[in-house]
Amino acid sequence: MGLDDRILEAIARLRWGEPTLIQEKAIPYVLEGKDVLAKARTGSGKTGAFVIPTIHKILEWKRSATEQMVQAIMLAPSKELCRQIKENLSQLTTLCKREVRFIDVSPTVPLEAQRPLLVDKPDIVIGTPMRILAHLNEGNLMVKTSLKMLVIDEADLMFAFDHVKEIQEILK
Ligand SMILES: Nc1ncnc2c1ncn2[C@@H]1O[C@H](COP(=O)(O)OP(=O)(O)OP(=O)(O)O)[C@@H](O)[C@H]1O
Repeated sequence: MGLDDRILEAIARLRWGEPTLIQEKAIPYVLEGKDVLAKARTGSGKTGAFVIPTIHKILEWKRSATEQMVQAIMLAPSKELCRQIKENLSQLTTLCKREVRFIDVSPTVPLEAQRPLLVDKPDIVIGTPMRILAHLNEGNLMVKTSLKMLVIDEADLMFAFDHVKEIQEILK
C-alpha cells in the first residue's frame, strides 16, 4: 500500500500480520484522497482502516507544511469510542509521536479544561459531535482553512442517535 515505514514498523510491533479485509479495501481509497463509506462487522479492524491512512497522510502533508494545523477530526458517538480511537492512534504512532499529535476532547472533563490543549493545534482532534461543535463555537478549534479529513466513526449510531444536526453544523 506504500505506507510510511514508521507506520509499518508500528504495525509489525503490534503483530498485525496482514491487513483485515476492510483495511485492505478502504485504506488505498483513503490514501488516494477519496471519500469512503465503509461498513463491516464489529471487531473487523475498522478503526485501523481509517487511523492508518490518516497517519500516513499527515506524515505526507507535514513534509511540506509551514505551520502546525488541525488537519483531521475524528467523530465518535461516545467517550469510550473516542478513547478507543485514541488508543489505536497511540499504538500506531509510537515511531512518529513528534510528527503526529492528537488529542481526545470527548466530554471526560469540562470544556474549559480542554481549551489549552487545542491552542497547540494538534494534527488530529477526536471527540463527540457535541463537544467538537462546542469547541468550534467557542473559537477554541479553528479548522476552516486547515481541515483535510473528517472521520465519522459508527456513522449508523451517529445518525440513529440524532447527531445529524451537530454533524451538519460541524460541516458548515
Ligand atoms: N490487521 C490487523 N491484524 C490483526 N489484528 C488487528 C488488525 N487490525 C486491527 N486488529 C485488532 O482487532 C481488534 C478489533 O479492531 P477494531 O477495534 O478496529 O475493530 P472495529 O471493527 O473498529 O470494531 P468495533 O465495531 O467494535 O468498533 C483490535 O484488538 C485491533 O487491535
